[in-house]
Amino acid sequence: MRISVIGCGYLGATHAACMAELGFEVVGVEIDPVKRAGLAAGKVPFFEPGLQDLLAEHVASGRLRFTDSAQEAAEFADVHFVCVGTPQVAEGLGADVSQVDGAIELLAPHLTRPAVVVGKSTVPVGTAPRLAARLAELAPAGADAELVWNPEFLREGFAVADTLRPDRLVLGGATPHAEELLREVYAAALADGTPLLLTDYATAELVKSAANAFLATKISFINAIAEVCEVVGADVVDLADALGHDDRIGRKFLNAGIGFGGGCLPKDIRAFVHRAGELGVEDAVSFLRQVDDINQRRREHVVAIATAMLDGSVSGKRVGVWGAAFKPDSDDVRDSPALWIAGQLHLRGADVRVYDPEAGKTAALMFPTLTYAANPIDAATDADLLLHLTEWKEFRALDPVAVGDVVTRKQVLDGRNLLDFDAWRAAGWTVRGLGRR
Ligand SMILES: NC(=O)c1ccc[n+]([C@@H]2O[C@H](COP(=O)([O-])OP(=O)(O)OC[C@H]3O[C@@H](n4cnc5c(N)ncnc54)[C@H](O)[C@@H]3O)[C@@H](O)[C@H]2O)c1
Ligand SMILES: O=c1ccn([C@@H]2O[C@H](COP(=O)(O)OP(=O)(O)O[C@H]3O[C@H](CO)[C@@H](O)[C@H](O)[C@H]3O)[C@@H](O)[C@H]2O)c(=O)[nH]1
Repeated sequence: MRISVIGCGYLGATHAACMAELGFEVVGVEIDPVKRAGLAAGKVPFFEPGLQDLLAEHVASGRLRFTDSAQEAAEFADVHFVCVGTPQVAEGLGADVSQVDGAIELLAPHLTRPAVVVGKSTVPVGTAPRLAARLAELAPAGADAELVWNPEFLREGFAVADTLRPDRLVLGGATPHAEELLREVYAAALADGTPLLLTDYATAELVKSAANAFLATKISFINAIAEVCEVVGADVVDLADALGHDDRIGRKFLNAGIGFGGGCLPKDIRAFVHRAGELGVEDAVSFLRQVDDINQRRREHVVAIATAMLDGSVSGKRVGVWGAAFKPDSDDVRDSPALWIAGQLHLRGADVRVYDPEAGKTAALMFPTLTYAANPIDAATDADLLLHLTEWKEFRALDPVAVGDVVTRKQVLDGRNLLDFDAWRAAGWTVRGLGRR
């Protein structure tokens, strides 16, 4: 079976390389010429553990190649995965699905042989039936083209493992023929016991929106509790551990801190609320606005605590920042709380030095006026305050005594509640967490 992947960003590049790893011949379609040239040369244009080796191996073997031509993909493949972006249109608005529409418009007229088109992008509910109708309209007479909705649940930082061994597969609107082809594509995961759920378009689209809404809600829930903990001197980490022992709740996604960011959770909950509004059921999900607000408050809260730790004014103070990516093991800074906080302190007059093991370059593109350090010690040097904002393992391995030797004032604000508070305090540091004693 031959596969095409349309849109080779975080999702598509990973999917394409993983499909090649599974033994399929794959063509990736990417319209961004710089990205495409890099991919064609075997270079992943972003940081994702394990992906670089996989991509390079399969580009070198010829099993994976890249093009800008949807026609080439249409002529080559039996299954086409649509992995293009669905960014937020603008503040307060829903998802921009023009890339998804564009992908169908470019592919469909060239489908001269039976093909299954598989939507993986995250879309507002109701998009798939519209695309299916457009596909039927544009595909030449005789071409037997079907659309399946197969939302993707991979996490950045674990993208390869999540693609090769997903915890579930959801297929919306699959005919028996499309199901058979996709069972072949996902044979390895299915043999490993991955559950396959067959449903309609709307349910498949909604599973994705609901999953991200639930994850965002869980994080904002614990962050709201963290605010209460702070007022009464309770410890949110102990509290989350205790909650997590209840199997009905679970410990995952109960890490209080500076809140969620990235290219998915923030935009997806906003798009969901917006779509619910269009459908006349906004009230049903309006709590997600509060989830979003709680999340935004975290960032502002950190700026306020940092200001208090700097005696009421950040102006002219040196602040060392560890972390810029929205999460560790990624160089993605889309809607990154770490970079937002660093940026705010800078805009208020602080001399901010940021270090991130992988996201320095992407951060500098988005926020060029910040100063970027070459390593964590460089970022901490002469600091009046140190902020731990993205929980890379490398930061937790640093010796607080050695870091203490380079700063001006030994005070640290741990936005991820993950440093060893006892060890840092024993080294003479004033340590603040978020909702932690
Ligand atoms: N990033 C993730 O971890 C992740 C996980 C699950 C789902 N998703 C969803 O997957 C989709 C893609 O997300 P992403 O983070 O990879 O976005 P991205 O912006 O990194 O990648 C999208 C890519 O599609 C390309 N593209 C756009 N139109 C095209 C066309 N007509 N032909 C070929 N290429 C085209 C763009 O140039 C870009 O490289 C979104 O809907 C997102 O919500 C993302
Ligand atoms: O307890 C927690 C867990 C996560 N986060 C933050 O939440 C954000 C998102 O983290 P995560 O969900 O791990 O990363 P993503 O790669 O954005 O993955 C989410 O978004 C993807 C795109 O839709 C989905 O495919 C995934 O299933 C979903 O987890 C990051 O800023 C994390 O720092 C917390 O603050 N506390």
